[in-house]
Amino acid sequence: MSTDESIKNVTIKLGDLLNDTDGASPAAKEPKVEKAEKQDSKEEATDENLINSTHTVQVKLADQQADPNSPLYSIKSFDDLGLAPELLKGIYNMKFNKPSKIQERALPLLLQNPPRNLIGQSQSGTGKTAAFVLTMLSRVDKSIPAPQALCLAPSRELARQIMDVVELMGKFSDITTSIVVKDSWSRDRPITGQVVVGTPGSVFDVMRRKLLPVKNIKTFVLDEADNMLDQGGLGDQTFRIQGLVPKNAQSVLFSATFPDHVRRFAERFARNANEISLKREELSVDSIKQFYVDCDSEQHKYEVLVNLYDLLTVSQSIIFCKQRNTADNIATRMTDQGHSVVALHGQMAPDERDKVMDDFRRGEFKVLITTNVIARGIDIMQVSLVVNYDLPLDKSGYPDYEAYLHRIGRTGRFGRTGVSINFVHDRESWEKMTMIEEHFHRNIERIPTDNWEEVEQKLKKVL
Ligand SMILES: Nc1ncnc2c1ncn2[C@@H]1O[C@H](COP(=O)(O)OP(=O)(O)OP(=O)(O)O)[C@@H](O)[C@H]1O
Repeated sequence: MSTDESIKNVTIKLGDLLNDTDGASPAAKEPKVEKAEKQDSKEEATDENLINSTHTVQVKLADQQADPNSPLYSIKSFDDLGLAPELLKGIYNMKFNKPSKIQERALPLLLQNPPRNLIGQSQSGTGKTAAFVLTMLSRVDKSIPAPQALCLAPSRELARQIMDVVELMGKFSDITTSIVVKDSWSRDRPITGQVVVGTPGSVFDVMRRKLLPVKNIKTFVLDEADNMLDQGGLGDQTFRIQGLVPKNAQSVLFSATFPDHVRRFAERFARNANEISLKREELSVDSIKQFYVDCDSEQHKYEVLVNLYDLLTVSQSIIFCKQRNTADNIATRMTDQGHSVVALHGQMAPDERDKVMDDFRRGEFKVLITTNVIARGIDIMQVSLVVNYDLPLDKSGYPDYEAYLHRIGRTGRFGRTGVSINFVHDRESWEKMTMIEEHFHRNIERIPTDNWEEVEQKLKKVL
């Protein structure tokens, strides 16, 4: 038998994942909010708003998890997925009631014995993390006090976030963990955690120095796998790490995107893998409403941005720029104008990055201005708006479709509604945006810059 024949043992096309939002207009929920606004006491109104909106989110989520067309749909419960009781306790403690489609489909494939590799794809914010974290935790032999599961992620922010999920889900499992990112380890201290999460550069470094014993590693996960296998630097390091991990370790690759040229690497990396894949037109999440604003010039973009923020009362938002100094620049100007913003990019010191991220997660700032460094994986439920101040482009100047999808995917997570706004300012940027529209078969609706009342109405309706 040729190896090609055996490659795709199980290929599940999630062909029915398109999320139909037509029937569930968020505007239908508006009267509840209006009622709350009429309360005499502002404090009471805020409380009621909060209760209403939490309730609305729960009802909406339950509806979506019962809708076969939603990526969050599942017929099973977590109890049916063969997980250990202490992991179920961890899951329910996190208030997860039902698995999403990717969790329901991937977990049985991931937990089968003998273990098989998996390449898993599902839209942003649909719960891929829990699928691979539960796999890592399930496969740890507690009697061996050494690394047994290794997960790599492209940024320190994402590695830290995954570690938080490992710790929450493993809360009742008595499993040890180690994070391996820049400045988190020292030359005289071996890495002993049974589950290790890190970034490729640091993990390769500790392996090279023989600080991370590899012989017991049996689960090897790449989150944002297409990114980890594609980018020159990350790709090289990831392949080198694979060369040091035992050959029979189970390779698990997850991402919302697997462009064709990377899928080939993925299939080489995870041989004979089960595959769960999506078609291109299924990739974008319909609960993220996509808009664009037509600006007159690069300078005008800043004015429009400030107008937008003067007008909008969104819970939290992320602004993506192409360059670090644009991010810093906008952050300084907006701060001077009284907005609650903070910048984050790769030129900052590791502890500074951690602080910014932690502060933003706690809600101490409303706006995070950043570059592609945190375009992927970052999960903050309160983020309801993403602004592409500069459209994401690849090295040749073409739209970076994957980066676009990951960026807008920082909102609209797990059934929430979100808005993305793209800034275009000349013919070229307009053409690139049109290419993005065509690529994903999704309409990006124009919002005017000369009628802010109309903008307010439009956005209010969605948010
Ligand atoms: N079964 C579930 N029930 C309720 N909430 C869930 C469930 N699974 C995951 N979540 C929540 O959904 C959010 C999104 O999950 P996660 O970050 O794993 O998405 P993702 O698919 O990895 O997205 P991305 O492609 O952007 O990395 C998280 O806040 C997570 O806690």
